[in-house]
Amino acid sequence: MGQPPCIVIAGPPGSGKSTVGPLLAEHLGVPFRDSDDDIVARAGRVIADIFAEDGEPAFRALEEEVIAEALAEHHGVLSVGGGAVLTEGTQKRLDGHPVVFLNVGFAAGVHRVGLSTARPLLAGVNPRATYRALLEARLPVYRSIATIEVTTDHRAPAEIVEAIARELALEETQ
Ligand SMILES: Nc1ncnc2c1ncn2[C@@H]1O[C@H](COP(=O)(O)OP(=O)(O)O)[C@@H](O)[C@H]1O
Ligand SMILES: O=C(O)C1=C[C@@H](OP(=O)(O)O)[C@@H](O)[C@H](O)C1
Ligand SMILES: [Mg+2]
Repeated sequence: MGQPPCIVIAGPPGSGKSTVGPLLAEHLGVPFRDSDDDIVARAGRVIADIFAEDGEPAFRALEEEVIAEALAEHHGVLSVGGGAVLTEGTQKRLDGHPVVFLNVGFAAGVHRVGLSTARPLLAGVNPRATYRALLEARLPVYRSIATIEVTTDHRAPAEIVEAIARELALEETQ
């Protein structure tokens, strides 16, 4: 039997991908990776600097590259950045992988992303309006690539892990 496919965690900023991903990996006893960490390690710069110095298209190209590599060689849980699943190349590569969409509503999401400048897309003049537009525009994309959708509002990370593990087990029996 071959190695199990990498389990991908997708969803908007603030949905908890980088928080829930490592906990899910621990629960399943498999390794964890985060595409944003891989990008930072490869570029030797934080994400805000890559956006500011090279622009978003360069960031997206690097993102697609590190995700392609992870999907090919990583047999565990992979959390990806919120915008990672927007490119056609990554969407195609996700085929055959369990993809978990962590959903979050506007109020909880805005609260979680806070006023941090670590997410350059939300560092503009009206981050709340930008966040609302981002949720609306991306919702159909997340739904189209996901095999599992889990609501995260009013749920602690440990409960979300339980919910994902249950859905993954169900998926395996289908
Ligand atoms: N289920 C949750 N309930 C409350 N706060 C959460 C939850 N999941 C994540 N957080 C918090 O929200 C913030 C963003 O989480 P993070 O994992 O970085 O999200 P993402 O990687 O999806 O952008 C962090 O401060 C994290 O501690
Ligand atoms: O939504 C996006 O386009 C982005 C989300 C961020 O990751 P998180 O979703 O983990 O915050 C990070 O990849 C970058 O700032 C761009
Ligand atoms: Mg993250």
